[in-house]
Amino acid sequence: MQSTEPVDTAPAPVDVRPYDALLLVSFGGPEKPEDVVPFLENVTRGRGIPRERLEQVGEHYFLFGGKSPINDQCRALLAELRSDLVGAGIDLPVYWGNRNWDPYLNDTFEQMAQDGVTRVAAFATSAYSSWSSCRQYRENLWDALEGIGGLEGSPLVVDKLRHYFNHPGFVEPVVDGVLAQLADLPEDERAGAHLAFVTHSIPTAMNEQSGNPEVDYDGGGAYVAQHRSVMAEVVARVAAETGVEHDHALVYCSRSGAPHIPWLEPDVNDHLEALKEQGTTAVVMIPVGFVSDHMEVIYDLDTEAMATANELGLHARRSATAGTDGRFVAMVRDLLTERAAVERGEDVARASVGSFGPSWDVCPKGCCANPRNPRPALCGSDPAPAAPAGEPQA
Ligand SMILES: CC1=C(CCC(=O)O)c2cc3nc(cc4[nH]c(cc5[nH]c(cc1n2)c(C)c5CCC(=O)O)c(CCC(=O)O)c4C)C(CCC(=O)O)=C3C
Ligand SMILES: [Fe+2]
Repeated sequence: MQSTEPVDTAPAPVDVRPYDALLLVSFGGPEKPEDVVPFLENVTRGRGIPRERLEQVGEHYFLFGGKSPINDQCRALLAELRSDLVGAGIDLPVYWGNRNWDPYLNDTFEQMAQDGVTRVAAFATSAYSSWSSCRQYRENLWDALEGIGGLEGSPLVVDKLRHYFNHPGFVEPVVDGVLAQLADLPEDERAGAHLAFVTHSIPTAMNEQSGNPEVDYDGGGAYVAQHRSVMAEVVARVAAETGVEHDHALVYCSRSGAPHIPWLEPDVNDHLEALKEQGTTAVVMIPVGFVSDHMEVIYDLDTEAMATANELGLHARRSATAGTDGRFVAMVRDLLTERAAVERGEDVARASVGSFGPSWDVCPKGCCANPRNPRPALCGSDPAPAAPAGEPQA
């Protein structure tokens, strides 16, 4: 019988060998008020964050009932990922593990081991290079694998999917979000609107160590350079739609740490003041450093920076994060099938936009090092440490 069905209702099976699982790796966040302090202790263990800052950040969570939005966002992404894979004819279990809260990566690794998973592709909810945004994830993957007695001759192999800050599936939803907020501004202020690209501040030293140490990222680090590249791409794409090349800047939120340690600046609130002084009347804040509406977005931007803008009399809007946009969900599948082909030794097209080209699959030697506290990490080219982690080296 001749079929008249559209082809996309019966997708051909897609080859994801050698993978038998996909793993969503995220930061984790508290679910209820009693979780807040232990969560903060998990995050900041050994990091020397001043007590005062921790109390402040605790208050941000309490303002939202002690519940971070991040876990529900992961659940929503998981549901979309699962149905996207099924829709594409890919029969692959999808696991979820967090670095700092339940479901902990350690427990997820136990489950994967029990289920007989042998090779898993890991997708992190963090798009850029740096110790905080990449290597720390890899260190925690190491810890989790070690926790199930893995590592040397391990039956479970973990591959972290490449950075996607410059993948069209991440950038396109950001562009649409900016266009939507520009359209929402008063018409006479639209063309003059400033685009403030906001990301998480990190210590300037962490930025300088970020990325491949063999590459000169304009004298700085990959973290800032990658953000600048995304910003340039978004500004150009917005200009192509609106005919206006908007004034723009990369600014930062969520500074932490001791006051004497330099972190990336300017802070978004100081930036808004500077905009006001230079006569700007409208601004779109673009949380380009975040893949969904994390606490940093709903507190630092929607609550604190919006209040600053209101006080200054600036018309401010905040554009959407990628979240569960269909293009972002499909990007995860694209990264998975791309890497699977690479691991099978096949040639494959790798999507990317802007100046950088597709990122590496395996982090280079010394990538995003944290010289003050070197720790073993999975999914990179650094030699495994001679002694087990934590034991003094001879
Ligand atoms: C670059 C970066 C990202 C983006 C990449 C990525 O997404 O990974 C990110 C994400 C996140 N950070 C988060 C939460 C926190 N981060 C903290 C502390 C810190 N973050 C740092 C950097 C980053 N963080 C740094 C350099 C510190 C100082 C301590 C240290 O040097 O390690 C602290 C302690 C309090 C404080 O110090 O502010 C908290 C509670 C949450 C959950 C939010 C939610 O609940 O929705 C998310 C997604
Ligand atoms: Fe953070």
